[in-house]
Amino acid sequence: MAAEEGSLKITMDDEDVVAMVGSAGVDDKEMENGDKLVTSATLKHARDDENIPYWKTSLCSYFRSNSSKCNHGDNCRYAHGEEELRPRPDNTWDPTSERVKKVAKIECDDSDQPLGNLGLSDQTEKCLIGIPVNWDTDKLKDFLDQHGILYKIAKKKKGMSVGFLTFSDVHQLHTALQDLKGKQIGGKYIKVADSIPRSSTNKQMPKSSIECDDLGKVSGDITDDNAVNAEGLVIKCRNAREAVAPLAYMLYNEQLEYKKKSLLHILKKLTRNARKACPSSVPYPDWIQNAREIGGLSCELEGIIESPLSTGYRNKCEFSVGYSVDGKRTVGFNLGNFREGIVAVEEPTDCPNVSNISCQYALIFQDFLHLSKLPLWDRFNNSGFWRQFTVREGRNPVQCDGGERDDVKISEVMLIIQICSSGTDDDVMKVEFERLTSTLVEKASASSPPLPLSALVIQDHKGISNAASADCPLFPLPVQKIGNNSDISGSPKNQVVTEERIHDSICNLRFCISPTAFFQVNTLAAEKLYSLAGDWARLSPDTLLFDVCCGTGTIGLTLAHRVGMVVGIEMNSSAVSDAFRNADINGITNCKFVCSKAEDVIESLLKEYIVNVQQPEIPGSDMKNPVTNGILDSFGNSNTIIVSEATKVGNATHVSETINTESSRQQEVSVVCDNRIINDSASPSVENHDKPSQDEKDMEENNTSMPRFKDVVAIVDPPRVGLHPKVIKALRTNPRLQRFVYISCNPESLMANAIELCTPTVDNPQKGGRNSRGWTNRNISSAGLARQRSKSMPMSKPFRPIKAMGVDLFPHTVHCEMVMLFER
Ligand SMILES: C[S@@+](CC[C@H](N)C(=O)[O-])C[C@H]1O[C@@H](n2cnc3c(N)ncnc32)[C@H](O)[C@@H]1O
Repeated sequence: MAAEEGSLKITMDDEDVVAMVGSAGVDDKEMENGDKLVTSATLKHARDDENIPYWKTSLCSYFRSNSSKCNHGDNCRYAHGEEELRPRPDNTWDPTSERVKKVAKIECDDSDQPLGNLGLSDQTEKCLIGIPVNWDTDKLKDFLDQHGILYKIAKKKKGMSVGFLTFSDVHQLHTALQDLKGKQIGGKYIKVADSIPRSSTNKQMPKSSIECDDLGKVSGDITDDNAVNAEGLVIKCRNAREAVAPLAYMLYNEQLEYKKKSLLHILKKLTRNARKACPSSVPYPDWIQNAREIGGLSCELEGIIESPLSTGYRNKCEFSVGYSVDGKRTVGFNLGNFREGIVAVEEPTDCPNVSNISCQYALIFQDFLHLSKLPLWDRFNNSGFWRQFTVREGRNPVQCDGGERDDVKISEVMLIIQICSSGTDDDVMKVEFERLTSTLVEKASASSPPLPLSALVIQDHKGISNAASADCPLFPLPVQKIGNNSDISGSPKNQVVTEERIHDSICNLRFCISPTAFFQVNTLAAEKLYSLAGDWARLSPDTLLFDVCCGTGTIGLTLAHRVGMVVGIEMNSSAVSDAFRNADINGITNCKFVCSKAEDVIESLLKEYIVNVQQPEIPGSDMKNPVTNGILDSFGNSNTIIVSEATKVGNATHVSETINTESSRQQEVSVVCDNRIINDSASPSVENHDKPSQDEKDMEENNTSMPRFKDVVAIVDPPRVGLHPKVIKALRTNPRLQRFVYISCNPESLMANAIELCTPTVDNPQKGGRNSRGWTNRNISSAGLARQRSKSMPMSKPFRPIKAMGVDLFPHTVHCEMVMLFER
């Protein structure tokens, strides 16, 4: 249920104490930072500000379920018996009289951040309100006065005013909120929407590791509306199914409709924000002017492509390891958010997105843990041994024999067991790993049919959060190979092997996947995604394709046969190694991969390749294969740059291979790019955007003898956070790039990036511009930040959103991929 402008939704949470102390603008990362007093963003504020008189302690989840003390002992940070509002020293607040139970959030129409958060106590009916400091509190006061709402603005500090509103009863709160509906304060329309303690929408979702699609990093912007029942009451996830498949209660068609609405909402939001970002001295671009004709959308949404498989589609499941509500060692999914004190884990029963094989392995590992003497990871004390269990599956190429596509066979499985070796004796670990290996192998082969097992990898992670970095140490354990089908390595069955990778098939190509490399979790839906992106990119043999954030090379490699050449950019070195291998395995020779953060190299690479790139190697020629020449850096430093290229210059073959480290990056990139790097100081002007810029003329003059690709296209597929501003700037200011396709697993960040890509620039940027407001960066939304950034974008022709499409890679969850074509 996305909040409609002007609509009213009141959230009541009868289960959790919610102390709203003005949480707008809290950075999630702040909470992650080794913060052992795990609470909520609101509490973070409370600790920061000595003048806030209390903090909140939630009920221990174990206690809640069992009515007895948990096994965390005295170290448990959570309350046993009653949730508490603990007083700060020297305060006048009476903690025992306050229970804040009902909350709502007030939003301003042009901001994603709440204008204020309201929390209502169940005993005194006092309400707390947090107001961003730059907002005119006097106007709010006037408004509240008019409506007979009692309040007291208590504090104005650190970007936040904290106040207390007093209602005589719940009815008065409801009436006040109704009155707020659709009203203007300070020239801004306000809206009241669902809220739970966090103002940041991406913490409102039930978070579970199954949603970790990008190297374990999770965030989401679509409110988990399944957590809100028909009366608008927030309910907690009560089982694993609700935690990882919150839309499973809907028919699949209804899920698609729900996702379509979210995407339409994003397209409208883009129009609104881009309109505000437009400098007042230039007319609105056509696409904004025409938006009214299509219901305010920035472009048409062509539809949503459904997933070929809607059950058991996930090829990767990250299971939590912890205690069930009954106190049993369990491998499954967290029932809620750790920040809210929920640590109970439940078996993956009845989770339609989880595959059978993953469930079976989770159970096998769970049985193993029941007999293990080593402790499970304790997130309260940050100690323990067993942390997480990941199952990754690979399929054989799909047999198109007319049968159902879900008949595809899983031929390879990699199990990744995350541990923390700190404080555990090496010999003890050795014995435990031997027992682990033999248990997994025996039980997998005793299953009917036997479960494939190709690779078993230990990840030794000593950090606090479960999300390990890509360079976290990995140790493959030897396993006796089992499985129905021979794998790509051709290893005979029953042979003991030590594998570090598995293989999957996509668009009839084989892909090698390292433990930490990203691979789309829904392989069959990813095929649809890639071919849509290829179609929209209008590829041809004359196309030079940039695959930005290329992972294991899937997009570029699956489209390589349709283009002249592919240049992939990816920061995870294991994924880049995989990409080289994948080109090799599939005999593809027109792809090059660069291992670096895109923001560090994109500008140089665009200029370098657009000017200099040669027609690719003709199969059968004597040119060296870029893959076999590639320097493969397994598990190397993620900042390493690997460039391997084989190009023909005139009649000569030029092969360069470079490995760069962080410290030498810029210099070495220059070496790779040689003297062909173009000085980037001059930016094309808006007036000249249809004519070749000086840059372009220089390029042409310097390179007249070189054959070039007529067409340059990018397909970008960034992580949830979206593209780095430098990447946006590079795409926008390179005049040769006239179109690109954006694939996004987080439409909110796509929307924010699109604001910068599509807003006109002016020669002499104005400070402020239309509807500017003086948000500090701390409180600003991603859209607001993008609007600000767009003001300093160098003069360049803006892109236009042409069309958008949803691709449902994640049935039963609120997530959806969004694909958008931009042109200029
Ligand atoms: C959503 S995945 C897409 C991967 C690939 N296109 C695919 O479909 O399998 C995003 C990828 O971007 C990579 N990545 C994240 N931040 C990056 C950055 N700053 N520069 C380059 N790659 C990045 C991640 O390692 C991940 O492989």
